[in-house]
Amino acid sequence: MLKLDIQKSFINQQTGVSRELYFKANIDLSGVCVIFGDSGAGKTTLLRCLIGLESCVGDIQFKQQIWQSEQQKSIPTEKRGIGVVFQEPRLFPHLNVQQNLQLAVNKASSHAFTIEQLANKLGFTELLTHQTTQLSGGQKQRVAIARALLTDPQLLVMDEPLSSLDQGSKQLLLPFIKEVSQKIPILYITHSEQELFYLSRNMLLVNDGQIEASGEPQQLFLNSDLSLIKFAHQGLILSVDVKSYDPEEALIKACLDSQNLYISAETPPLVEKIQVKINSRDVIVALQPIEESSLLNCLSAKVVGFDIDSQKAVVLTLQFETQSLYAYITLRSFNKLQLAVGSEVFAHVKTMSIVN
Ligand SMILES: Nc1ncnc2c1ncn2[C@@H]1O[C@H](COP(=O)(O)OP(=O)(O)OP(=O)(O)O)[C@@H](O)[C@H]1O
Repeated sequence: MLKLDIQKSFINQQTGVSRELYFKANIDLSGVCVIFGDSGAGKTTLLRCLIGLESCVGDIQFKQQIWQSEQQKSIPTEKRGIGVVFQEPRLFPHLNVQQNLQLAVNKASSHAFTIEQLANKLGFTELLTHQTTQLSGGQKQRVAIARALLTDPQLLVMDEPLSSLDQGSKQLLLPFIKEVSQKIPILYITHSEQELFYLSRNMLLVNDGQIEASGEPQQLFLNSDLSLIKFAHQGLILSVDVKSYDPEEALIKACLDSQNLYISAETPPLVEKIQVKINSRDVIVALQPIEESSLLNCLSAKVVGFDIDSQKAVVLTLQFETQSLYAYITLRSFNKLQLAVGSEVFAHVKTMSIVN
């Protein structure tokens, strides 16, 4: 468990206006805990305070270790046993890859990984003798992740580590990060919903300099009392079970709760449970199944809530057995169909994208 109760204030030098941030949470340290929130919400400040790179007032306790308290002087960053990966890799430009990594090995008292193991796993063995200035952004970030792990951390902290990387690097690194999280707890900042849902069952929602909520991402995305709702209303990620794959038609047949769902995919899925994102605007709502159309997916659902937005559009919350979906329709359609909480409808899904 990571317990924190800290305050940080910044004074804007130009305007003299102060900005107060206050973070209080008990964070479960199993797997990945994703820190999610709008730009400027305070995510990086929270991590920097935890690491000890930013001074703050209050208490921080990691497992049985007091990192900072009112009574006790703050433990310096290097004594906290934290591996850190930032958005930019921050490698030493005058050293080659092997030498950069060796510095981390020299600092660690024990070694859960070797340079060779990580280089092999992250696919940069042939780059060990290269200067870091010759590497691409994705290659540098793989080295930076290996470097953080070679310090033998008890906690890994990652601040948007994949945000500037190409899709190929993300596909290599995401499963690796998930695998690492089974051994080392990870705090992970991201703006990407895909990364959030792929990596974690546990998220901290940071809003306006505070921790607004914590818990299971799907639950938080459905909570209309949270600031996240503006974002969530654009679409939700659902978990589905893969039943089969038809290479002729490039279609996955999957199950959403007990209903069939067809998903276009060029290659067969590698896992039995996948997550798909369904944008609210790609859902067509009808009182009866639409026959003889190109729509492949027709799901029976119940309206369990609705919000009318400032543009006079309606976001319906549609409930299946255990999961929910948002559908964005016009107020005219809402009135025409005489929808209300409790209405039984058919949700026709035009397109969806696979998250993992
Ligand atoms: N050194 C600083 N001096 C003054 N204000 C700061 C400083 N660092 C951060 N802030 C302010 O603290 C608030 C939180 O910033 P922070 O970088 O933690 O947000 P964030 O959620 O990480 O944003 P982003 O997702 O854009 O990186 C912002 O209002 C920011 O302007």
